[in-house]
Parts: sequence; C-alpha cells; structure tokens
Amino acid sequence: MSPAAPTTPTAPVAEVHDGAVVLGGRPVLRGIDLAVPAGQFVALMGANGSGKSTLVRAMTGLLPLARGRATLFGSPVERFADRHRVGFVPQRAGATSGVPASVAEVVASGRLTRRRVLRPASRTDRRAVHDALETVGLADRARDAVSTLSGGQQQRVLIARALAGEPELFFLDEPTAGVDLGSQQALADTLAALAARGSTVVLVAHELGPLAPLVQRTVVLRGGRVVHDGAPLAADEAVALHEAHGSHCHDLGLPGDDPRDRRFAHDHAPHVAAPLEAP
Ligand SMILES: Nc1ncnc2c1ncn2[C@@H]1O[C@H](COP(=O)(O)OP(=O)(O)OP(=O)(O)O)[C@@H](O)[C@H]1O
Repeated sequence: MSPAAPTTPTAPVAEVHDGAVVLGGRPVLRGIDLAVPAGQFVALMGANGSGKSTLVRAMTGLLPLARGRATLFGSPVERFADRHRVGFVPQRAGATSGVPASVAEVVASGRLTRRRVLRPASRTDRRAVHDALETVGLADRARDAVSTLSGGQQQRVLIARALAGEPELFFLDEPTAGVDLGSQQALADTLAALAARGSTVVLVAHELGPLAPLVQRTVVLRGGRVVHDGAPLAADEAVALHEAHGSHCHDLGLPGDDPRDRRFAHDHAPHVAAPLEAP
C-alpha cells in the first residue's frame, strides 16, 4: 500500500505577526500573533475597549500597524489588491446614513469591488444582489428605502452588501449588538450557510447567542493582548478569563509591567501637550 500523501497545512487567509497598533498616541494592541486558516469560524471576544474592533480594522488594512505585519491571502495588507475576496461588516454602522437609497441599491454597492468602473450592473451582478438578499431573508424588501427598516434589518442589509461581493473571508464586527432575536437567528442561518460553503469568518461578539454553535475557535483580547486562543468559550467564560488576567494591563490600552510595553509606550508617546489639571 502506498504511503498516505502528506497533508499540507492550510495557509492562513488572514494573519498578524507581532502586531501593534497605536491610536491617539497610545498603544492599543501589542504583540498580536494570530493566523486564521481558510474555512475557520473564529470568535473574537473581550471586554469593551480590549481592542477587538482595532484588531479587525488592522487585519483588513483599515488601520496601519505601528509594528509587525499583517497579511491577507499571503499578501501584505497594505498591498492587498483582491478586495473582492474580503467582506467587512463594520460595527454599529447604520445602512442609511441619511442617504435615500433602496435596500437593493445599498446591497449592489457591495459589487463595486468586482465591477469594472462605470460599467452598468451585469446580469451576474443583479443575480448576486438578489441571492444576497435571499440569504439574509430580505428579498421582499429590495425596493424599500433602507430608512424604513428596523436596526436589525439594516444590519442584515449590510451583511447582504458584504455577501454580494462573494468574498471568501468575512469580518463581522458585533453584528448582533442591539439586534432582535429573530434577526440574530437569521444571521446565524446566513453564517452557517457561509461556513458550509467553506468561507472563513472572523466574528467580533460580546454575546454569541444563536451563533455559538458555529464557533470553532475563540480568541480573547484583554488590554490589547491575546489572553486566550483556542477552544470556543461561552461569553461568561470569556469574561471570567478576562477578569482572571492580572492587573498589569488594563482596558485603557495603557502599558503593563512588561518592559517591552514600556519601551513601546515610550517610542509611541503622544506628541501633544498634557491636558490641564482640573482645578
Ligand atoms: N481613534 C481612536 N483614538 C484613540 N483611541 C482609540 C481610538 N479608537 C479606539 N481607541 C481606543 O482603543 C482601545 C480599543 O478600542 P476598540 O474599539 O478596538 O475596542 P473593542 O474591544 O472593539 O471595544 P467595544 O467592545 O466597546 O467595541 C480603547 O481603549 C479605545 O478607547
């Protein structure tokens, strides 16, 4: 019998190595090492201000790293050109922003990374928009103004916009925050279908709710560092883990006792005058 062919480890579709991010002169992420293989469903958890949104923004190239490197599909994020391969659903973004657009128009904007500039939408584009709306259960609202939808439905419109680009890798930043249970379940069904198709999902969440069964790996951040990376955790376990981690680093993104932190904070100290003391 011939020996089994060696298994090739799945190359990461998103990776950060020794990543650090500085915002407003303060280090908010330090020493981040994270590699997400194709097809994995990862939950990114941690308390408010622990750095979850900052990490997904750095992983998608929306924020520059002050140190380390980030790659998407093996390319440095700053030079990554295949934008259609990545879908991003930002945190707490309304789908309307006061713009009088229909649901279908907002979702169609998700095709722009695939369409040639100034070309009218093709039959394929229209099909992708329709399929995305079907997936999130809003096909019957396609012609309605997004402003007439509930917050949860608007969140689903943004997810449909990401789906319409037919990406392989999704980042979703707290898609269930403030969303009714019906919409949470619709989202769980949508993400289950994506996972079954082999898509990779990085989900920021405080509460997993109906999404919990989908999670294969949990990464917990605290004070801008990874404090757990492994088996899925329930939200209360993530909080317990968060609280169990010492007092050195805290959620204000200030450095802990690690000398590398002090060095890093020194190197990136804010170049602004200190605020005036309160009288
Ligand atoms: N533009 C900014 N300038 C300065 N500091 C910022 C900026 N954006 C975020 N921060 C700080 O960076 C830290 C991490 O913020 P981030 O939004 O990534 O946390 P989070 O874990 O996603 O929190 P939440 O769960 O509340 O969304 C916080 O201390 C926050 O105050």
